[in-house]
Amino acid sequence: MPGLRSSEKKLGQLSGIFRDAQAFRGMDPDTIVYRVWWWEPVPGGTEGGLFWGLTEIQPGSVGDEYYMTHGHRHAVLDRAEFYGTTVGEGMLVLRDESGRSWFEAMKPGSLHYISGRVAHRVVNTGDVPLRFVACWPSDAGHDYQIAGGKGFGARVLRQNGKPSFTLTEE
Ligand SMILES: O=P(O)(O)OC[C@H]1O[C@](O)(CO)[C@@H](O)[C@@H]1O
Ligand SMILES: [Fe+2]
Repeated sequence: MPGLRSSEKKLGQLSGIFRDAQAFRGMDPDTIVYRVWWWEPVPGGTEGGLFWGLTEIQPGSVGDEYYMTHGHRHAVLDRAEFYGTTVGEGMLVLRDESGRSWFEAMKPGSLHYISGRVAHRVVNTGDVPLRFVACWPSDAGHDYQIAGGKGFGARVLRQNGKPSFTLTEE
């Protein structure tokens, strides 16, 4: 089908987003953390179109921090997005422009509306691959500055064997 795409994100491409740099250095940079399959039925940047995709995040952690997506907000700031979880357990970590950070629990059947201007990242807190579908405007684009720069102001860490959403000073 024209416009079908896929990509895989390996640990080596996620340097700087996990807090435990020492644990990160001890891991194989070729380890796949997540894959995305998506359809661009119209060219990127087209106003009024939609993209549709499936993301699968592997279970795992760097030190005590669960595997997660890089995270972004949209380059065209007011563009929103839907997520829907199909398999697994996780947390959708969100951060608005005022610096407020919060999360929504992801589990099979959970639906999530991400408003424009809100940065978003998904964390797999379970023992199996976390899968979710996403639908976003074809002109939204990606701005990765938030994760590489100031961060999300929050981290999801394993504490006493359970996921804990922890606000940080980042
Ligand atoms: O772009 P990132 O932060 O690696 O996250 C990937 C996610 O972003 C999207 O491309 C759109 O939000 C999803 O398809 C995918 O789940
Ligand atoms: Fe997005």
